[in-house]
Amino acid sequence: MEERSKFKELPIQPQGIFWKDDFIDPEHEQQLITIFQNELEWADRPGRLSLHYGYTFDYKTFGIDPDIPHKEFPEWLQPLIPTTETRPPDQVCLQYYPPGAGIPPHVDAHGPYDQLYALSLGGPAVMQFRREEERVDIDLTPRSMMQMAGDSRLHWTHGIKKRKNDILADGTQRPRTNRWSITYRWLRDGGECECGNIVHCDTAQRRLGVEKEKRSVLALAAEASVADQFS
Ligand SMILES: O=C(O)CCC(=O)C(=O)O
Ligand SMILES: [Fe+2]
Repeated sequence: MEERSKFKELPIQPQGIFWKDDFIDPEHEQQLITIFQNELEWADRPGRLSLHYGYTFDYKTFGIDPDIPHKEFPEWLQPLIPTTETRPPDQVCLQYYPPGAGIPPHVDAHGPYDQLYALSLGGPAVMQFRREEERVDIDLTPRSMMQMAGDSRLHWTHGIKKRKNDILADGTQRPRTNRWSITYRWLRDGGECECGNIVHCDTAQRRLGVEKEKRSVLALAAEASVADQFS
């Protein structure tokens, strides 16, 4: 059992990023990359690619797809499951980022999901957290496990820029290389998100009567500071 105390909260804004270096060792990482590159079937298209285990992530509702049956975790995934929650995750997503791929700034939906973790493998990449005008870069180093809780989960967006080089804090450019991440999501079991953030919380937006289709538009609008009109 991975102890909760092995995760350390980063002493930064946003609050709520819990971090563990060396979740696995480099040999284990190499074995996984060999499996990812040789044994898994990836779509044949450029950009970020995803494979799903457990329930399947639904890109229309940002919850789980009720029409796709639960898939058991493959053997290689089992030792990579965080054991710091009371049960295994419901949705696991393996993503491949070739150099130049990214993920747009977003908040993982509050309505369907509660806890959220991400394991980084292969090349490092910089993730940017944003809240209004604030920007905080976090280097996602290989083999690190990150839990996004608290403000980092609910009130800041996170994303990875689509670029072939990251610019580090000291100004140096670091080329991106192949990166994989595994994200773990736990469905909310009972109760709703009560954070009340009308810009980023799909539950708060639903209660306000904002139509489903307009909810992500509201988050985009916030970046342009026009969310006030909904408050
Ligand atoms: O690739 C990562 O580390 C994070 C991906 C992410 O934010 C997501 O899948 O929601
Ligand atoms: Fe995310």
